[in-house]
Amino acid sequence: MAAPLSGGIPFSKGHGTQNDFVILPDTEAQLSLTESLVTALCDRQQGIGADGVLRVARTSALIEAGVLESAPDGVAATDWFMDYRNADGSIAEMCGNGVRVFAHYLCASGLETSAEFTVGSRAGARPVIVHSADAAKGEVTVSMGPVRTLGNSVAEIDHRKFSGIGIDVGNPHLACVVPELSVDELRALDISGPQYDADFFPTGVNIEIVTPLLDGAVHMRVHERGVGETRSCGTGTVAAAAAALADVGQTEGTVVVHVPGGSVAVTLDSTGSFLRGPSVLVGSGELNRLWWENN
Ligand SMILES: N[C@@H](CCC[C@H](N)C(=O)O)C(=O)O
Repeated sequence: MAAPLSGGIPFSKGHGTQNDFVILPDTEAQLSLTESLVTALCDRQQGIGADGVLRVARTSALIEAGVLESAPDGVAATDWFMDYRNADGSIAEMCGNGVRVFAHYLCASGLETSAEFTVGSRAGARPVIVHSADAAKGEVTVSMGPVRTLGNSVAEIDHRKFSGIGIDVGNPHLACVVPELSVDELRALDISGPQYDADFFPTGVNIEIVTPLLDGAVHMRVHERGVGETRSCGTGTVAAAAAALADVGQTEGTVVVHVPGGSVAVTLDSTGSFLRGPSVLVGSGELNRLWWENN
């Protein structure tokens, strides 16, 4: 039998409604996570393949390693911190599906023993409730914080103009609820190369195309900043729910958001926003240390 490779860098792979991540347990923040490494890891031919990377570390360790300047608002030095990177190596403030997978991973791996704790992100503290977490499946609610509307803007997609609401959920979104858009029409759109107003969104934007609210539910597709089209975006579902509610003159309520990779429930109330949905841990392994060093 072939001898197993050893001494590698441990990783896991997981997804939340098929928004997939390479998870790097690095509690003491010792890994040097460069842009080129993240790109290589996320590459579906040359690497593991994912929409993003979730480094699992303590906030204090990331500060000590110089990855964070200080703890973001509401985040304690002892909190777990989701150091999130997009597939193109860029850093984003928040990832809603990522927080669910991150919390599931912590519980399933035994790193966290409580079912309610706070996950730090660059957008601030994100308290979670882990409803269930076995080795493969989890169900998590994330307190997603305030939803700030930024005004109206327009995107051009598939030779059509889409009006939407700029929404800040810690990261920037343009959520476009399209009157009378059917699920089949949504499915047929080519959302690969959206144009947006770079003066309105100077740091880029995630763009959601959304069907109008019907029986408490919407369908959504998303083009993510730093990734491209993904099969789900948690922060995007919160923006989509807020825009769909605004479209019918409401600011609060629960909306089921169907995305190509599954469904989640988003609740908006006077205290903030909440995202409930599944998480899947696919497997774990070791990255070849030489491969890491060469990237
Ligand atoms: N998939 C994420 C969002 C990840 C960050 C985004 N691409 C950005 O650059 O803002 C989610 O589930 O929220």
